[in-house]
Amino acid sequence: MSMVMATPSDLHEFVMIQGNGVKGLYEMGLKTLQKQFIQPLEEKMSLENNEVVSQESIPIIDMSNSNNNCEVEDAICDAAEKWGFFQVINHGVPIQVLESVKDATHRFFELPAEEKVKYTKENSPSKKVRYGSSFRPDAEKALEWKDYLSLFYVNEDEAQATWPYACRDEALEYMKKTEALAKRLLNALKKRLNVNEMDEATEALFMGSRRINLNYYPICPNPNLTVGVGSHSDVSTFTILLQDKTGGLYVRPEDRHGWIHVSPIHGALVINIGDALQIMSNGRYKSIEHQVTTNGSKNRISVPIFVNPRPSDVIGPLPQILASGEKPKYKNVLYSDYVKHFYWKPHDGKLTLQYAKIN
Ligand SMILES: O=C(O)CCC(=O)C(=O)O
Ligand SMILES: [Fe+2]
Repeated sequence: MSMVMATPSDLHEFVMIQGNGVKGLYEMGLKTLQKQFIQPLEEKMSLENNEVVSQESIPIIDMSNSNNNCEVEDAICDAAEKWGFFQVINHGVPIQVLESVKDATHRFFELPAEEKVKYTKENSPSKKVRYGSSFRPDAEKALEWKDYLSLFYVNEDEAQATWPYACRDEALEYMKKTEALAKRLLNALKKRLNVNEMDEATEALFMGSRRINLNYYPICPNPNLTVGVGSHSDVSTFTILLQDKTGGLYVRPEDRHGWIHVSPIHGALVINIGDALQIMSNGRYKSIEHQVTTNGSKNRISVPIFVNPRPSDVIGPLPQILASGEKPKYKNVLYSDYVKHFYWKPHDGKLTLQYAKIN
């Protein structure tokens, strides 16, 4: 086997071009990690280096309709301001929908490489459907131990026509059934943005496009040497994330010391603020650094929905906020340029935001 993977280009051929993914490496019975995956000490899990794992937990918000909606909204705003990362329970998305999309994720990644390879950058019938491994394989110092399928949602018909059959209906259903939750979150968050009326144009600016990713993190032979996803903040307005029970997602709110584990809660969804909302809120709500560790004994999946502005939107601090005379901390940027900037470099904490910062 070491013969097969003798050089970086062999590895690239096997993982990316043939579509075996990192999962394919694991299935070959790899006993030690190839050096391409070994993160430099300063990058790799600062968890082990200088920073502690905190015993704290991110807020858990019960969104039951029986609870006072005003209190729920305040709890959402507080969590978004103070933490940027929280979990919601009784959120209205049926558990069956969550279970189905998790099953569908396994089903997709368990397809033979010949099937998955149809969706790589080189082969995919649509730019909006992409199967791959790592994040920026050609630019990273070290590869990430993760396979993904990324689905940009345009409309139902296009999704029906282009998304892989193995997960199409379930991913679409999950996306549809989280829409009301996304609106409810936005309606709560608007309270502290001086946005009184959520008209169609304003709503589209916050959530005019969506992307769903199916993430697969195979068992890793040397989990301490690499990462599933390197530290980054999302470029979304906010992200709705479903994770399985494995664990491994860590977050680091800015004013806190150390990384906090996002403990899996059955039936819960994880919500995190992204860069677009940090920019539009002029820093009131902050996107938060997070990373995913690898696991030596279990596969892990997660299914984030990135709730985004449309690529063609210009985003900047909202006029409603600046009306009070507050100085803008960010420039207006074309959202697609912002996203391009994110993908142009490897994961690097919150550095993408520098692109929009006024110095
Ligand atoms: O797998 C996870 O829990 C998080 C993944 C993530 O951060 C991302 O896809 O942006
Ligand atoms: Fe993320």
